[in-house]
Amino acid sequence: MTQTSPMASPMTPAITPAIVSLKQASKAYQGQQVLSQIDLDLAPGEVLGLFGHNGAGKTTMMKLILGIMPPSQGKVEVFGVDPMSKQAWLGRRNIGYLPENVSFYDELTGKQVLNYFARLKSVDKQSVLALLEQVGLSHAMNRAVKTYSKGMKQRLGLAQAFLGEPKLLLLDEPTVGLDPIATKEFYQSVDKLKSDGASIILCSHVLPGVEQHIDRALILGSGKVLAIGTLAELRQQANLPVAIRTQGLNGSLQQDAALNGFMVGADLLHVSEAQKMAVMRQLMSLESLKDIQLEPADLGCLYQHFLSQAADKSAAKPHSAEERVQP
Ligand SMILES: Nc1ncnc2c1ncn2[C@@H]1O[C@H](COP(=O)(O)OP(=O)(O)OP(=O)(O)O)[C@@H](O)[C@H]1O
Repeated sequence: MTQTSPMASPMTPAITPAIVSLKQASKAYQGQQVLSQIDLDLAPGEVLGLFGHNGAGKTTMMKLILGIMPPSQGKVEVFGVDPMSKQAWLGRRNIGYLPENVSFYDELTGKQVLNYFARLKSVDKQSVLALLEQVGLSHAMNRAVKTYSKGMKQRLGLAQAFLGEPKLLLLDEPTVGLDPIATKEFYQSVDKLKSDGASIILCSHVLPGVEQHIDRALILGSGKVLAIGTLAELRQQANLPVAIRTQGLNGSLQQDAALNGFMVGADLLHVSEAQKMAVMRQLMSLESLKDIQLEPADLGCLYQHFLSQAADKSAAKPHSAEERVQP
């Protein structure tokens, strides 16, 4: 007879506590609201892309999670505790942070800088050399940081954030200054950290290339969550058209009464998700069709959509009495 552990019944799936939890978290600076009622649960091993225009509140959100400052309202928990509490001190070793603008002691060498951070984080010095290798800085590790290029400083910043195999990584504009190869290597490191169980919040203005490395995207606009979800969920919410590119039809699309209403170019159609399959079947029935490519809305299009939707809503709102007064 098989025995079922009382701890792991198949009927009661284990509830994994969130690594980061924000509940109705808001932040104001000198009375000016910059984050409003943010709700977020970040699961272990989850990679969240945090996107928003300049001043949307991304760095502020990271500062709340790091425990640099408290929310004005609402609650923030990291590893189950308030990140500003004494209990959170030890947990900080499990957090890696890459600030938006990295700056180091210029007179120290890259290796000395990392050794210094390794001591602060009580991380074994052995891992310093491996990390320098991982970010491609071994050849320059004995040179003063003041001789490093912008991209090299950014790589050193990443090595610093990766120290001690953190369980939570907050990366603010991690690919700024990186060349295409270093960017690719950076995303490989993200994938590896994720597969080792780390949770990551990755904030970026460079949208192409990010989508295959994130589980969910959070789009912030003027301190508010405009959208959050997997790309599939965001596509469903946005209901943007899917682009279908065809080859070989040589003008026959125009003559097809069922298809020509979807045409936006000679070999290009835009269809809604709901119509996609019917249009595809119709296209496949055309003998001259040589090739077909389906392009769903990418992260850039989704970002634009949610931002302009928010702008339209705000333009449609009646203005307050103060705003209506003409000088
Ligand atoms: N210490 C501060 N005092 C007053 N206002 C601040 C302070 N820090 C940030 N702000 C304001 O809060 C808002 C959000 O800033 P934040 O740095 O979080 O934006 P961001 O989304 O990270 O922007 P960016 O993409 O430009 O880095 C901005 O309007 C900014 O001017």
